[in-house]
Amino acid sequence: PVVTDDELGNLTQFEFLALSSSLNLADGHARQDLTLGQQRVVDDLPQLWAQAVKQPVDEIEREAIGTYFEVLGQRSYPAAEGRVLSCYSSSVAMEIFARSLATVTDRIALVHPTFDNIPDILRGVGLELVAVEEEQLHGGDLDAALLDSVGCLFVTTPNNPTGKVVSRERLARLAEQCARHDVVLTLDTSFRGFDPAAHYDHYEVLRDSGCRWVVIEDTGKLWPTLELKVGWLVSSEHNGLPLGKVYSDILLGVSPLVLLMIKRLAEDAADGGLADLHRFIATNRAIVRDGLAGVPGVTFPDPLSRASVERVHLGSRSGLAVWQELRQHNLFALPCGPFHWARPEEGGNCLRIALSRSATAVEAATRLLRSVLVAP
Ligand SMILES: N=C(N)NC[C@@H](O)CC(=O)C(=O)O
Repeated sequence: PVVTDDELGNLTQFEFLALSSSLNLADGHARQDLTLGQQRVVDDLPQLWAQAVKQPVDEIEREAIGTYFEVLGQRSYPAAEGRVLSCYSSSVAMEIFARSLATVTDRIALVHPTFDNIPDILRGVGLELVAVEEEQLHGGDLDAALLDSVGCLFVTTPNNPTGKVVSRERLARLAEQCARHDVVLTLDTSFRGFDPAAHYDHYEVLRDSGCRWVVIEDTGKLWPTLELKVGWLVSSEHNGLPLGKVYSDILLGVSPLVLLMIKRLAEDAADGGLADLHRFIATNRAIVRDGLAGVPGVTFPDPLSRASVERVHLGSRSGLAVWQELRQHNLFALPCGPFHWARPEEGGNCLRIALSRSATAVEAATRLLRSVLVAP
């Protein structure tokens, strides 16, 4: 799945190209060094393995879910049987959701821009997409005619790549509108861990709204676990979607070892690790912003973002052309065109820089990017 120079690939194909490079600042996966607390979890993997062999998997799953959801403020998550389905990744969870949704509707409203594997997965099951601009989503009530024309409203929050978070009040209002129009409200909360503004109890708001809802949670972006992760597919009761059936078509369950590792990492996060991570990302964001200060035309469109990625607006320069130049130096960022899945040209002058990398990698990448941007 390599992107040839003249063929625009999807974002993940751009990310594939970066996977083995020394300066990979393309994907939003965590690739920084383990902290001391995280290293202790890795050192304990042999014991976790022995525990995973002995302890009943439903117990392990319940404990991992409880610890992870609590540390991110989601106290009212549904603990009843079948309401939280553990998947190999959030994209697997999304595929199960999409296949389920396509059995009951053929149209879905989706936030624009957002990471392009979401529209790609939704189109892949035959759904027609209606773009809801981020400004619209955060601005006020959605148009009743729009909500009457779709079976679902899909929102990424915090959004990727903007970091924009749906507030508690906004979520309550969106959920109320979805309840009134009998539209499923679906949230992709993959970046939730990075932004305390996304730690209010979403499940309490969703439960109290009376709407049908689905949430996709992702442990994969928080900690540098070499792709060992879980995507959780969470849903309201009586949501009318065959999630359990489609889940059983795709998998039986995830590794109890991975669940135990996630539980231990979530405990470390609760014990100061999450605050440390926030400081680490903020430091890397400052390295990028300070390192590019004063470069003509360069701005940062998401001043309030806390996500582990940073969008850089390049003025009149083409993001793809700068991406190509950086690639000559074995540095990989992400061109933002494909995030604008309905109108790619709108993202044509932006690059996205991953921040879940070592500070030295972010410094080196920023220096290189600056030299490319100021070169005559
Ligand atoms: N299934 C896919 N395509 N995974 C890539 C995705 O995790 C990367 C991502 O979300 C980001 O770079 O922001």
